[in-house]
Amino acid sequence: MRVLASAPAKIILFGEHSVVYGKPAIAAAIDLRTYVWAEFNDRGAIKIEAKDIRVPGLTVSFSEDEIYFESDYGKAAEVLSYVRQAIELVREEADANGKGITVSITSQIPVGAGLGSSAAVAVATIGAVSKLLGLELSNEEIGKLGHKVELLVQGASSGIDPTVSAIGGFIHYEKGNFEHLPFMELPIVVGYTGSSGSTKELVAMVRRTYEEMPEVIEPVLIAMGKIVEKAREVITSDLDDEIRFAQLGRLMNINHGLLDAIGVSTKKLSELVYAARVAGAIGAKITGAGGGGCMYALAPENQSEVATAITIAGGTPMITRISREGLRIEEVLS
Ligand SMILES: Nc1ncnc2c1ncn2[C@@H]1O[C@H](COP(=O)(O)OP(=O)(O)OP(=O)(O)O)[C@@H](O)[C@H]1O
Ligand SMILES: C[C@@](O)(CCO)CC(=O)[O-]
Ligand SMILES: [Mg+2]
Repeated sequence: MRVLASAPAKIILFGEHSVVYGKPAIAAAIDLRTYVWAEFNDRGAIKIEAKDIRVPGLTVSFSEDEIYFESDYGKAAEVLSYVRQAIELVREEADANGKGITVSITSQIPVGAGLGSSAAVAVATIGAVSKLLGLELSNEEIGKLGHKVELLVQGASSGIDPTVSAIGGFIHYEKGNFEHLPFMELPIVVGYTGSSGSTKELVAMVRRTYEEMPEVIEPVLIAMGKIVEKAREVITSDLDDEIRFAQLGRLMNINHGLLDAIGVSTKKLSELVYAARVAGAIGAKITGAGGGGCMYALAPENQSEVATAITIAGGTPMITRISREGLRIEEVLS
């Protein structure tokens, strides 16, 4: 038996980082996906084929007619830890410890770019392996297991990324609970800096600053939570789109300033944010953990001008759509 599952990327519209401290956040699944095939092997081992992952520490030696590869095994194992933990957790859940499982991954989601590649790979792996082992899990339960995987690998995670990847759509999330917001097409442009940031390291960096000076950082986190509540009010209001977008844009700009204040922006991210605003975006901010990765801009009237401005500033623009669907079982072959 072989099973193919897929799970989407996400953008965080408001509230990254503060959500780790129990404040609310708003996120949406987007139409880039990670695909995972799962099947049994008879070696009793976990085998992972990750075709899109570059392993650090690879040495290649060329001699007369041979090529030798050496890799840093520690780092390779670490890079694949989301997938490994996902498989181990499902095997445990199904009482199938020691069962040989091979997974093969292909992904459309840039890695370490703030678009939830870690959550998508964990959720798609849990989806495929649980189906293979005959476990009946709802997408919501799979999102919760995805949260466990992120906690095990990162040490800290709010759970918003695996939740939105598993259930899809547009959500408001707070302390493990989510609520779907009314579906709306968002006229946004995502701008990718081309560099990556590690969520585990960025979350740990914010934690260190918080512990050093809680009296300074706590009010910033509270303000981020207030931005989310205001944004939810605006999104669910019956105001005209023009007024709604103008208010959301202002809230995005404030949220970006606060993310910069806690140290998760980079020169390049802020350059893309300002380039988008100068080109007419009504709001622009980092999305995801930062430290590289992506920003997004709200541009109801001029998406293509904003995309061009992001390119000129050295970024890669992506025009994405919200994905209503989260985790999907694509194929089951007997
Ligand atoms: N296609 C993939 N195959 C295997 N592992 C992957 C894949 N995509 C992502 N990962 C794992 O996820 C890690 C990146 O996760 P990280 O949380 O740091 O960034 P992100 O999820 O892309 O962004 P964010 O968490 O800010 O949304 C990679 O180092 C790797 O361990
Ligand atoms: C930085 C963070 O808030 C979002 C990463 O997409 C981490 C988390 O919520 O687990
Ligand atoms: Mg992640």
